[in-house]
Amino acid sequence: MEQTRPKPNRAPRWRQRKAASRRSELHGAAQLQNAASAAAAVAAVPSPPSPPTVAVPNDTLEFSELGKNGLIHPKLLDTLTKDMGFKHMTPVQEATLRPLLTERADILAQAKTGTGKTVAFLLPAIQRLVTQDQKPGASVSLLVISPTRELAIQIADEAKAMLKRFPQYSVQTAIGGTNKDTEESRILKSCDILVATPGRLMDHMETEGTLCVMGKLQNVQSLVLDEADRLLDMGFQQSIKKIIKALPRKETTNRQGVLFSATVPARVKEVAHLALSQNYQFISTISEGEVNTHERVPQDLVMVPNFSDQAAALIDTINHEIEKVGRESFKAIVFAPTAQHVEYYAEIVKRTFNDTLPTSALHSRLTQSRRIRLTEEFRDAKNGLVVATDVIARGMDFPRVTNVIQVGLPFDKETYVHRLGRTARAGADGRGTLILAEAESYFIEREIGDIKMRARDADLRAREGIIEIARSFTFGKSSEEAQIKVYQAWLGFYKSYARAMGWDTKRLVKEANLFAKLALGYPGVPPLAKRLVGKMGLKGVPGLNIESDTRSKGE
Ligand SMILES: Nc1ncnc2c1ncn2[C@@H]1O[C@H](COP(=O)(O)OP(=O)(O)OP(=O)(O)O)[C@@H](O)[C@H]1O
Repeated sequence: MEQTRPKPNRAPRWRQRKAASRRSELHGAAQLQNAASAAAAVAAVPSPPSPPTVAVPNDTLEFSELGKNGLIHPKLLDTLTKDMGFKHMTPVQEATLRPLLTERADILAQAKTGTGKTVAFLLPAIQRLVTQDQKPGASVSLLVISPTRELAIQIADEAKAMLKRFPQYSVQTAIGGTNKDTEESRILKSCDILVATPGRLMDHMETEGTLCVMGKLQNVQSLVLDEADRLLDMGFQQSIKKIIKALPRKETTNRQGVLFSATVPARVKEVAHLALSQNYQFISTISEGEVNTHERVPQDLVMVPNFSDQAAALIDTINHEIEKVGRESFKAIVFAPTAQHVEYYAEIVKRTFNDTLPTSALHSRLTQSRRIRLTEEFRDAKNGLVVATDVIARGMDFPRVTNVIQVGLPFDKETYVHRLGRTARAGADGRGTLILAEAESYFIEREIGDIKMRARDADLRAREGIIEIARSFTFGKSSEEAQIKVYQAWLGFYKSYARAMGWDTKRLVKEANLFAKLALGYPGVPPLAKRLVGKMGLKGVPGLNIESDTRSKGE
């Protein structure tokens, strides 16, 4: 069994108050009839962090009801109530647990971010595992597919916590960025629950022979697609299809299928049949007409004239938010479009705040071990800031995040909502800020026009200091190389949005060069390798500094 990370006190004790209530780096390459009442929102007053109880509406059923009816094993009930400190079910748990446990229904479930979907899908599958007549470790009973490695690890940790009183069962992960052979031998040795990312699972499936991971997947009783809409996005859809096709037929194993997400766009319903039976139930704890964003999460919109003003607006936003929550409690996630943007903003924040604000950069270009370490550090941190791409936009449960700040265009509305969902989780308070350049303003009207945002003007005086920092970047082999990489990443990212912003390629290059000068302090036009010019479809566009050598390696 993989080493279990000790579970941090995941949420403080909260005072409950009911109120009426109502989701890439990955994108760079690409939401149930209501059985319970709509989710109740709760405001929170933080106090000491243990025991780990979380505000959930107190008009939902208690987990003990499931125990009384013999629907869950007494040891599982003890784990939930005594070890994890849960008493009442969250609305999505109340709505889905009974059909999942009693009818073994196939379910497509939608509930707001941070409302306990993980326990909702793990509990029925674990109940099945611990009551089935099968040698522990012999074959995978629950297969969970997750869009990101970080989320897969988090789900596996939650499953391990739920199996605390059943040490004979093992939970394994199949994720990229780790040694495949070691991973395979761990799974082959003993695995009851496998949490996998689609790409790595496909890799394992392609390994021939009886002693392969596929051999362990011949008796899967429960299949869960978490963050289903993300998984079924371009790129992953084909993998998911192949994975499901490689499993024994659903009818022969009576496998239960569950799809969960905070956002369920039409395309998910179109492909739900891949994993679910024809007569699956659609359960939503978001009432009709509700906006799937925490209405109670105040969201600011900071619009700046130019792209080169965004970093200064970020610094101003951090200062503004620290003033509201206090430096000791300020714990924020800043989302940025590309890995290079992440490095850029992280260094600016670090140096502007002279390391008084613990800051890290998280994106998929880091080694997996570093990604895991940074994720765990941020989960346990009392305060600080992580600048990240969408690798942590979905599902990640970092306790006490007070702020989510998004700089630049989110991929779409779902991305905006899922990113925002990293704060105000399980009844806590939180705030959101979106920082856009005027050219990006179309996003507001076209994508998130129904979300209430408060416009705030930012003080952009930090600009000068930012240029100085950019001239002496430390994240590349040289500051010049770092500047060039950020420029190239900027160009590559905004190339995809040029049409939406009403730009032709000439204007795109002009704006990129302006960004290089005013945001990066680069003297002149940064070079762009010939092959990248072709790749970006910018051949013949005036204003580029094309170089034929291999000095600049692009995004
Ligand atoms: N019944 C419960 N009572 C109290 N806390 C709970 C309960 N169920 C889950 N939690 C806690 O609530 C937090 C959020 O849960 P979880 O991460 O499963 O949310 P989610 O709905 O999957 O969010 P996202 O949409 O972001 O993926 C976790 O810390 C979890 O341990």
